[in-house]
Amino acid sequence: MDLFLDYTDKQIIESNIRISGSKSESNRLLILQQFYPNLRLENISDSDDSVHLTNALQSNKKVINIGHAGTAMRFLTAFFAVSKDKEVVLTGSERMQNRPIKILVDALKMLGADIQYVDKEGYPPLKIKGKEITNHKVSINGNVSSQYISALVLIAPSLEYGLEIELLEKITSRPYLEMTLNLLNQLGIETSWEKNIIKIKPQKTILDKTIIVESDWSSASYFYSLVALSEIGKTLTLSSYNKKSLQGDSCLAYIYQNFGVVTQYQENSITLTKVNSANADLETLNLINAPDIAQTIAVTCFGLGIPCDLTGLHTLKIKETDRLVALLNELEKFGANVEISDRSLHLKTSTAKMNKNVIVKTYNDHRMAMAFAPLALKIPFTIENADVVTKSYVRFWEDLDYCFLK
Ligand SMILES: O=C(O)C1=C[C@@H](OP(=O)(O)O)[C@@H](O)[C@H](O)C1
Ligand SMILES: C=C(OP(=O)(O)O)C(=O)O
Repeated sequence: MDLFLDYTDKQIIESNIRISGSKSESNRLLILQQFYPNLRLENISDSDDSVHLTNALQSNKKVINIGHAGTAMRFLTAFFAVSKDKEVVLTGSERMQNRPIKILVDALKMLGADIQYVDKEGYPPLKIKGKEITNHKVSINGNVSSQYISALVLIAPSLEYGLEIELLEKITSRPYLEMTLNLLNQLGIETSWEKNIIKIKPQKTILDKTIIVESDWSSASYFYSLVALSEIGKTLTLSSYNKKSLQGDSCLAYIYQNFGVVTQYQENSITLTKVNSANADLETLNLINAPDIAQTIAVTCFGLGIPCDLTGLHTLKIKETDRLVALLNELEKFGANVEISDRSLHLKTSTAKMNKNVIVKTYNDHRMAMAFAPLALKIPFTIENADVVTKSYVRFWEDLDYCFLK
């Protein structure tokens, strides 16, 4: 479905948007629930990725396809490796078959797991024969994807002797790893992280526990952008969010102050208000801890006509698409002046008018569609394959429309 967007003669009205639960928290908790069935979950994500994971966990099929869902691929690789008497081929979309997984597979093999590559060495599909794992020490490179480490952490308390993980290199996307450890702690599982060593104690059962998943902060980013591109005084409320979040992308509240947006925290919601114009002298933003909001920020800056220098982006090349190249291609269509390296994006100010009749390609990447959408406040354009958004945010287009409804 291609979608023509034009909000140039519209204004956002004060509305309250309820966003579904965090995809990252949900996918961790769904795995943990397999080990601890008395864990109850509320506000779980209804994203395609979480549905893929739920279906995979309930499946008796020999071949399990998790589509584009990166965390599902990584977490299930570890989960099936310790699922005794189970043998599966775990695969995904064509893109997933080109997203590297060797670092995780090597670590699991170091622990004694039985995993083979079906086609290309280092990439899904994987043939996994579940078995009991008793080794309890492993080292892993942390600078390619934190998801590999989270995958090990999630199975760790189910292992007889727990797990000691030595982290090599600089950790990328660190808040996601902290989130994983924090969720274990909420279940009463003991963990420690000192210098480059993570330790997780074994634990067979937990006390009855209900966790209410906070709504997804990466999804909130598109509304931050919408408010940033609106007139002063415009406001939107999003729920359910907390000031103390497990999600690293909650740094949006801080970052978007640069774009004139202030965040007020209520008990269960946040209100975003455009209070002043953007800071045109934005310093370099290092997004190594929050890679998923890079696209949103780049498009916001372009819409505001301010330059930006985004760094710490080396993981963007192995996400749903090469997001750096995708951003360059699509921003340039509007007339932006963009430079990328393999880890950064530099947007130069352009006072030139934005080009009309652009068709934004989405490259099977939900965040390309959602990051560009708020730009329709400035210029009409078309988004190709707009339904890609369901990977993380099923109701995105309805919720966006709702912001303009009278
Ligand atoms: O653990 C998680 O839930 C995630 C970790 C991040 O990936 P990397 O660690 O690969 O950067 C992030 O980009 C992804 O959307 C979700
Ligand atoms: C990178 C993402 O997801 P994943 O790696 O889980 O596919 C994302 O949602 O932006």
